Amino acid sequence: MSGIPHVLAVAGSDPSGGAGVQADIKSIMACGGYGMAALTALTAQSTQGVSAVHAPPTGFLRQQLDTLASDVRIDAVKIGMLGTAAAIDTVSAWLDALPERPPVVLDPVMVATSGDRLLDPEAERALHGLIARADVVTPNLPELAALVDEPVARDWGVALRQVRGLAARHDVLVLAKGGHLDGPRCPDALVGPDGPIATFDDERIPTTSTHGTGCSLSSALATLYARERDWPWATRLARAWVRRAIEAADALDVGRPGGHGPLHHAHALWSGERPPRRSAEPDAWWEDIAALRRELDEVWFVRQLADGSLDPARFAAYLEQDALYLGAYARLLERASELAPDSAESAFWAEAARRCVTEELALHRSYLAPGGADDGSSPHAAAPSAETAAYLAHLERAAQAGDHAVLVAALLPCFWLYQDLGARLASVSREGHPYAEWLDAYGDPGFASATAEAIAWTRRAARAASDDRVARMRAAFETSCRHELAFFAQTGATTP
Ligand SMILES: Nc1ncnc2c1ncn2[C@@H]1O[C@H](COP(=O)(O)OP(=O)(O)O)[C@@H](O)[C@H]1O
Ligand SMILES: Cc1ncc(COP(=O)(O)O)c(N)n1
Repeated sequence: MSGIPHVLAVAGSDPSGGAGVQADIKSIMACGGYGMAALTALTAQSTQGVSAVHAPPTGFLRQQLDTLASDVRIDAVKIGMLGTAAAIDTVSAWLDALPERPPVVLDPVMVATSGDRLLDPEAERALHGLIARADVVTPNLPELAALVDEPVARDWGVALRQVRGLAARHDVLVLAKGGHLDGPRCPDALVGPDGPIATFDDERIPTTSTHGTGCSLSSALATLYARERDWPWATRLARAWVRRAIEAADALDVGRPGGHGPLHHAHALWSGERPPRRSAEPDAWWEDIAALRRELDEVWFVRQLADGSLDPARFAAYLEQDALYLGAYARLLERASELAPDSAESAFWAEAARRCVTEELALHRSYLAPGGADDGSSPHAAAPSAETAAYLAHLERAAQAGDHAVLVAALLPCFWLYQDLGARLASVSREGHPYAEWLDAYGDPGFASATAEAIAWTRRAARAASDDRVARMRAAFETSCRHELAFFAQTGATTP
C-alpha cells in the first residue's frame, strides 16, 4: 500500500468522544490514516459511565458496510463494540463476502472502563467465530478471561499463558494488555500460537484518564499496520503513541471528578510531531544496522581489545587516531549545541562536548603518556589516517549543511556503538586487563545515560521531521556507522 491508508472502524458511538468510533477516528487520523466508521450501536455515555445502548437493526449495519466497500478501498479494519451476537455474525458474514479481506484488528469490547457491559453475555461464544477471522485480537484482562473461560489473571505470567491459549486456538496474534493489572508496571505482549513475538514493559502512568485506551490502541494498531506491514513495529509505534496520549490526558479536563477522562489524541500532533513512522525511530535504524554491528564485533582489533591480547603499540596507534577524532568531534558537538531548538537540548550537547574533552581525551592522554603531565598539549603527533579524515569529513559536511536533525543523527553512532560495545564488554574480567580503564569508561552507567539522552534528542528531531529529512538523518546515521567500522578496522590493517 502506498499513500494514506483508509481505515474503517466498525464500532459503537460514544458521545463523550473518548471511546468508540469517536476515539477511533481521532486515533486513525493522528496515526496518519483516513478514518471511516460504520456504527454498530449508539450509547448514551459520559466519563461517568454508560446509561443506555441503542442498536440499529443488523440489516442496516450490513448496508453501511456494503455501501462503503462498493466504493472505497479499505486498507485495514478495526472492530470494536458489537453489542449482540447478531451484529457479530453480520460483520463475520460481511468479511467473508469481501473479494479480498483487509487486515483486521479486533478489540473484543465486552465491558467499558466504567464497568458497564457492552456485549450481551450470550454473544461471547459468537465472538470466537469473529476472532478466527481477525489478524490481531486485543482483549483486556477481563475480556481475555471471559474468552478462555478462566478467572481474570492477576499476574502477568497467567495472562501470558491465557493469551497463548487463545492465539493457538484460533491461529491469530493476540495483544495481551496489562492495563488492568495492579502495581507500578503496565506490560503488553504480542503473542502468537508459538509464544510472544514482541514484549513491552513500561511504567504505569498515574491517571484515571483511561477511558478509551483499548479503542485508541486498536485503531492506532490497524492504521500503523496498514502503513508499516509489520505487526511488532505497528504495536510498538501504537503503544508509544497511546502512552503519550495517556500522559497528556489530564490537560483536557473532560468530565466531572470521579469518572474516567479521555486520552489526548491530538497531543503528539499539536506538539509538532508527524504521525508515527518506523523510519523516524532511531531504534529502527539501529535494528537495520544489525549486520554492521556483527561485523564490528568480529573486527580483529575489537576482539583483541576485549580479551586484552592487543599489542600495546597497536592500541597506541588507535588512540592517536581517536584523540585526533575526538578533538574534532567535541567541536561538532558544540555545533549541535548551537543549532539545538531549545535550551535543554543545547545544554545536553554542550555538556557532551565538555565531557568528550575532559574525560575521553584525558583518558587517551593517560594511556599515551602514562604518568606524563596533563598539560593540555596534544597527545599525538600522528597525521589523520585516511579513515579518520573520511569520517571527520562526513561529520563536517553534516555540520556545514546547518541542519540540526541531520547533524545529531550523524553524531549519534559515536555514542551508541561505543556504549553498546562497552556494555557488552562490561562482563570481561578486569583482573590484570591492560585496557581496563578504557573498557570501564565506555561501560560506565554515566555514559549509558548520556547515550540514552542523545538517542532521545535524535528521536525527537526525527519524529518532527518530514520524510525527506528523516531519510537524510538515517543516511547520515548509517554513513557514520560505516565510518566507525572502518575506524576500528584500520588499526589491524596497518603495522604500527
Ligand atoms: N495507567 C496506564 N499507564 C500506562 N499505560 C496504560 C495505562 N492504562 C492502560 N494502559 C495501556 O493502554 C492500553 C490499553 O490497555 P487496557 O487498559 O488494558 O485495555 P482496555 O482499554 O481495553 O481496558 C495498553 O497498551 C495498556 O498497557
Ligand atoms: C462505544 C464504546 N465502545 C467501546 C468502549 C470501551 O472503552 P474502553 O476502551 O474504555 O474500555 C466504550 N466505552 N464505548
